[in-house]
Amino acid sequence: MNVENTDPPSSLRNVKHILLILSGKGGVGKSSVTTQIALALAGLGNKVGVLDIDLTGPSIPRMFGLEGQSIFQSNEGWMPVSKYEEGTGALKVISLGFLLNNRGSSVVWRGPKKTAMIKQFIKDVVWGELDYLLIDTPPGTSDEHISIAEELRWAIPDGAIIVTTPQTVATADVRKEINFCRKVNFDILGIVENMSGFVCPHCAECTYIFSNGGGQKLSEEFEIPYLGNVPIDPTFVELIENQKSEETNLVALYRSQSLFPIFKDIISSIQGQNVPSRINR
Ligand SMILES: Nc1ncnc2c1ncn2[C@@H]1O[C@H](COP(=O)(O)OP(=O)(O)OP(=O)(O)O)[C@@H](O)[C@H]1O
Ligand code: SF4
Repeated sequence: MNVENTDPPSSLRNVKHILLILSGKGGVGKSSVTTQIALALAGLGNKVGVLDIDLTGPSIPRMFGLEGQSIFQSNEGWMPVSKYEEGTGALKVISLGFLLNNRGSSVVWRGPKKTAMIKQFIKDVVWGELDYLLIDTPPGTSDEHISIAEELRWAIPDGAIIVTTPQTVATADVRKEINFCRKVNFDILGIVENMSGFVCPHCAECTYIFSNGGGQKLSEEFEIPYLGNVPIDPTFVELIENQKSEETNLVALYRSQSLFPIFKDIISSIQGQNVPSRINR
């Protein structure tokens, strides 16, 4: 008889919270939002892991200034790339980008190979103790999403954060993403509207280039919490472009920037939902 194993993977045994970051469409800033939630959480003293399962376009190593680094295999499993930042919580990162030899290269894999890779990322990474594991997913509802839903079935994540932009709020893609979460039993922690207005660097006036309020309306329509809106802020792009991986304390720099208070509020809204630690569930 084939008895199904219902234990969560041992690699996630000491991970208190698992959050998935999803978006219906590409380019809405899902990886940027993942990075900023991670930096803000680390800046608040949490131990944070980031798992990038965007296998065809892994951008997470670049966002943390970790391009060119590699993950290595110990007897226990894959060791994530660790970014120790003095005076802050720890940051550990896993991405297929660390396994590709050439910067900027990507893979063209069929479903079964992607599934096998995601299985390894969930089962074989030595995360150790983490307060939060953030999982950055590809856009849409692809093979990677189906695989992660399957792999996390018994790991019981806290839920998903859906990232949208004011223009994509009205599209079918966001609705598809919400329906996907409901089908695979991922709780939805809320919606973040990214690139919602541009804050003038001279006068701090916010101009809503693409309309606003769509994310809020969507959250009301689907009865999903609204976590907040993030303006277009060139300082975040500069931070990513100008960091030198060895010397820059990215978390400390991020803490001094205008987006930090916005992400602190987003984190408060998530924590306000009081999802118990997985370790006590
Ligand atoms: N709030 C923001 N302010 C300024 N630039 C932003 C903001 N959010 C995202 N960007 C920029 O937009 C571009 C796309 O962002 P990102 O790579 O995070 O999107 P994505 O949804 O993860 O894309 P993909 O579909 O490739 O997974 C990046 O160059 C990023 O720096
Ligand atoms: S006041 Fe208006 S025009 Fe002047 S810098 Fe600010 S947004 Fe731009």
